[in-house]
Parts: sequence; structure tokens; C-alpha cells
Amino acid sequence: MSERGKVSMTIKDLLLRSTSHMELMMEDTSDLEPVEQGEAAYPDSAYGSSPVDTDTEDGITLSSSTLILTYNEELMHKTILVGDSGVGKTSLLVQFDQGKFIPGSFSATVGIGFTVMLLGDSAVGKTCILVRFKDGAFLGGNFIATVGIDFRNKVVTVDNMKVKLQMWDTAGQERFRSVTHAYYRDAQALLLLYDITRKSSFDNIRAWLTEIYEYAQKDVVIMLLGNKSDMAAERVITHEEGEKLAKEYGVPFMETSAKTGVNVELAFHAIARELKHRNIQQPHEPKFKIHDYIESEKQKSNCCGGIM
Ligand SMILES: Nc1nc2c(ncn2[C@@H]2O[C@H](COP(=O)(O)OP(=O)(O)OP(=O)(O)O)[C@@H](O)[C@H]2O)c(=O)[nH]1
Repeated sequence: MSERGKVSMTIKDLLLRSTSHMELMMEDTSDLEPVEQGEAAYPDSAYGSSPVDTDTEDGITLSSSTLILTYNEELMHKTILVGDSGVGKTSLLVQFDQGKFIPGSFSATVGIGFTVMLLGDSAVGKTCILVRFKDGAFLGGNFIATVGIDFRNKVVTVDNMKVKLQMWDTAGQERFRSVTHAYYRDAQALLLLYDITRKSSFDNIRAWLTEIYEYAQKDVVIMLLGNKSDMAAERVITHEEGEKLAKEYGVPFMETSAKTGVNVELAFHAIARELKHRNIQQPHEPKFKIHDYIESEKQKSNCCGGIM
């Protein structure tokens, strides 16, 4: 076994020993990825570019930064890496998740970060929206339902400030509902999705909103997304119906397509802006209005090919 392999085993053993029969979630407490590496600082890192699960020799399933052992919704363990800047939190996480070391110069992470959670019925396209935003790709082919919860990070720039979005991809299936409830209160924003080709997923939005009001923070930012807008021939929910429902609850709305990318960037950028403005309001700066921002960006993209 190589030296690197040995290191990987040691770290994995250490973590597994304290978390048998649990879902293990690892989170680096660094606030932002290195600025000079661009928006997605670790495109193939522990923050996960691939949603494909890999089986280890232990019969364990590794999914991005989430390690699923025997599923038991009563036992969920979140491990947070803390320590001084530069001690190697990110490197340890990547070593554990991918069995490799990220060489290169160290860049301290700075800035602000927020948690965005994706909710909605199973198969509405939550994972695909996330992958489209994070990696600019579409996950076609066989549908693999999310188990429990998974997370990915992406850094976006808002008014010259780096804002890290930690995005939680939740399982839409009913049996995972109690797992996801535990995470609602940590989210500053929620993207609630339905599938424009499946009426039941639209009808269930009211139930999702009831859950949100029960479990989420009172001032959480909510956005309603009608996904799969590319499937015009199979559409059963009109744009107007989506808009009407959103208006009733006073939340912003747009239709998206993880397949073509339409409005995906816009949805996340609008959320990032809203959260940044809520947290850092410059004196004399006009109040940010998310509805107006979305409308003006939509118009820009209609006429000049702006944000996809
Ligand atoms: N045509 C089209 N298909 C999509 C789109 N988004 C997702 N899909 C497909 O819909 C299926 C479900 O997508 P997922 O992203 O896995 O759904 P999910 O909401 O994460 O499902 P759970 O993990 O069970 O909660 C997959 O087969 C995707 O390829 C889209 O915008 N357009």
C-alpha cells in the first residue's frame, strides 16, 4: 500500500470508528474557497462535482462529501473540522473523501457564506439543478434518488464580494422527511421545486410550504421554481399557475431547466444577492428587492443573452 493510501485509511478509520451505523457528514469550516482559483475553487474536490456514488471495500457508499453507512434516520452525525487557518482542514476533508492530496499553494479562505437548501418532491430535479449550477452539466440518463442529504459548495461574486453558497440537496422521498427536517433551521434560503410536467409535485407545494413554516427560520428566503421548462410538450402546469401560487405566498418565482440551464444561474445569484444584502447593508444603499432584480435580469437575458 502506498504512503498516501495508508494516510487515507487512517483518517477513514478514525472517523468511521466514532460513527458506525450513522450517516457521516463532513464540513470544512473555512468560509470561502481560494479566490485565485476562480469561482469553483475545487471543481473535483470534496465539495463534489459528481453525484455518482462509489462503493468502498467496506461496502460503504461514498456520495460526494456524504458517507452513507447503514441508514438510520435516528442517528445522523455531522463532523465539523475546526482549527486555525492553514492547519489543513480542507486537505484532510479531501483526503478522506477522495483519497488524494491537493497540492499547490495555500490560500486562506475569506468572505461570507450562506446555506441554501433544495426541497420538493422526488424526481422534480433538485440534484440536476444543483449539478447544473455547480458544474454546468446536465445529469441525464437513469434517475438515482438522493439518499438523506448531500451538499456542494460554490462561490459566487456579488458586488465584488465572494459569497460562498453551501447547497444542501435533500431527498424528496417521504421516508427521508424526518432527516431533512433536522436541517431546515440551518438554512438561510430554500429553493422549493416542482416539476411542470407532474401535477402532484405542484399540488404538494402547499404541504412543503407548511413544513417550511413549521421547521425553517422565520426569516428564511424562499424561492419557488417550476423545473423542466424544456419539456413543453409534456407541460401540465402553466407558468401563470406557478406565478399565482408564488404570489399567494409572497415568494419569488421562475421556471427553470436543469437540462438547458435556463434561469438556473439567475435563481442562485438572486438568492446570493438577497442574503448578502440582508447581512451587509451599506449605508445609503437602496434596499435590495429580489422580485425586481429577477424581473430585470430576465428582461436582460431575453434581449441580450444575459444570465442563463
Ligand atoms: N428534461 C428534463 N429532465 C430533468 C430536468 N431536471 C431533472 N430532470 C430529470 O428528472 C429526473 C430526476 O432528477 P433529480 O435531479 O435526480 O431529481 P431529485 O429532485 O433530486 O430527486 P430526489 O433525489 O429523489 O429528491 C432525472 O431523470 C433527470 O434527468 C430538466 O430540467 N429537464
